Amino acid sequence: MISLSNIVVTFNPGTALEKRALRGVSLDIPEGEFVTVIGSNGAGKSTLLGVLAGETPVTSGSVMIDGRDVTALPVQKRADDVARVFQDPNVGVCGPLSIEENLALAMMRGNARGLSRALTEERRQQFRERLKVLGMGLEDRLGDRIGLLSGGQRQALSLLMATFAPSRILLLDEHTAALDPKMADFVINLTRDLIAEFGLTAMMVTHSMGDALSCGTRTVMMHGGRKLIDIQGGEREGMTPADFVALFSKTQGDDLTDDSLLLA
Ligand SMILES: Nc1ncnc2c1ncn2[C@@H]1O[C@H](COP(=O)(O)OP(=O)(O)OP(=O)(O)O)[C@@H](O)[C@H]1O
Repeated sequence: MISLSNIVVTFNPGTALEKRALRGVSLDIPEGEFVTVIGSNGAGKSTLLGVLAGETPVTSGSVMIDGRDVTALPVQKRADDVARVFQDPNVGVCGPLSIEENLALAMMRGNARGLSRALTEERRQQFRERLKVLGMGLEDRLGDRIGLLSGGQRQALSLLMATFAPSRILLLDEHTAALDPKMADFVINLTRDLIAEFGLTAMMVTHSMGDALSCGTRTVMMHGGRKLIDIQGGEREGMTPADFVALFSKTQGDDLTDDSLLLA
């Protein structure tokens, strides 16, 4: 269970650049829940993920994971709890290394010492089996440098690597935004499959209202640093983007004018 209590994040406090990115956000996410997060530019979505990952320090409030207070734990110390996939396909993988070296590194939780020894034939066979699931032919390219792969292949690999980590929480920050529509669909489906297969607790930020409503078990809408909408179960089932826009207008008393959300 993840519990965010009354999270406030103020960047550059006390300066002319002061920005209150989160204004008291509380959210309880039971184990195995897959939350999609939507909202306009600057709504606080990435900041929320940063707080969960330990990258963004909170100004006030607390973050609990499975009953442990991790509010003060920095990103490296939360790596056992939290895996992340970013928008940029280059961030989750190490470009100069090969596919098998990247996979081994993920298995060794980023500790490169003993990397070559870790690449046993048994391990390679394991990697081939896992890669086969992607249906991209990467199982026959273990020695290829990551630099030779497409953006979609890198994201698929990043997702797979996230499942090697001991973490049970997966954070996805617009991880399909830089991909072409066909590859984005592929990666979204892979995301669904891996989260289900490994029973992960997940939070996925997206600008696609369609993906936000069709993926996962719950949808949260951030607006102006606050959690404006939080729907799940029967209320969410069968909801279309048009229904969601109507819910926004009812809740906010205003029309949704963000084109990027309406068109996605
Ligand atoms: N490190 C930072 N320093 C100062 N301001 C920041 C910082 N990070 C984010 N902000 C500001 O905080 C607000 C929330 O940003 P955040 O990135 O969380 O929004 P978002 O909902 O993810 O937006 P987008 O969809 O555009 O990525 C924005 O006004 C942003 O400019």
